[in-house]
Amino acid sequence: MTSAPVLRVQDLRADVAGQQVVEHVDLEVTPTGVTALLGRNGVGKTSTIKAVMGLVGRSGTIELDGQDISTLPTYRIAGLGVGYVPEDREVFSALTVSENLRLAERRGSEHRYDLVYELFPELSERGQQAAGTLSGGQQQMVSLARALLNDNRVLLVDEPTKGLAPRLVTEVAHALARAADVVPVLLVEQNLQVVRDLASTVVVLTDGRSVHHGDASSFLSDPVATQRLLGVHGGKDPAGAV
Ligand SMILES: Nc1ncnc2c1ncn2[C@@H]1O[C@H](COP(=O)(O)OP(=O)(O)OP(=O)(O)O)[C@@H](O)[C@H]1O
Repeated sequence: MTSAPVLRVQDLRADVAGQQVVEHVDLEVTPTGVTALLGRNGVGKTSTIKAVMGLVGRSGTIELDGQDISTLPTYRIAGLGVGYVPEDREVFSALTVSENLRLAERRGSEHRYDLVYELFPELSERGQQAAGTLSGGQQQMVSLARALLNDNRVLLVDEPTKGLAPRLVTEVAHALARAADVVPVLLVEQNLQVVRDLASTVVVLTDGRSVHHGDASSFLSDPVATQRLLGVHGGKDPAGAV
């Protein structure tokens, strides 16, 4: 069994709105399970993910299964199997759930409707409903389902539980755990309980730089490190939120 990272990023720099918001990020996504990308608000987590997808100007090394993707346009990166679940979900409101899924089908990929409907039976029941009339949690499911539908090598998932009611947080976390059995996930997540439940490895950013990379449970059980890097006591925070 190989333990080579599926995604390897070195000395990543990225510009957003004319400012360098990612200054030096190194990270590796393990070939199985969930790698969490953590940090306080505004440290550059979303920009890091967008840089990997080629959605913002970037430099540095970005390798997918050892292949350099750092200069490829977004559609090529997606075509090579990098699935992206953006923070704001970006479902097509006027289209039905089924149409949203159909539009996500990538040519040349297997389409895993069985997996998607097993994970999210509600999406099958609501196939003919306009996506804009779904709740936030249901829209998140559509967004995740679109990425899971294709035979991706890795998923980049940005704050999937943000703004969701606790029951839906549990549901989305459960779906992510199942998804991570099929495809490795790089997860930006503020809810530390979700990170604790899902992630094997964490990468922590501060001011556009990666400053910690290591075992998730060791990091989260270190109150000094979590306080210094996230502003919370990871070990004991009752709400689990950063
Ligand atoms: N469109 C934009 N225009 C101007 N500044 C931006 C824009 N997008 C991001 N930034 C700035 O870039 C920096 C990094 O933002 P980014 O969203 O990557 O951080 P983040 O760690 O994901 O934050 P959060 O946890 O709040 O989502 C922040 O200072 C942010 O204000």
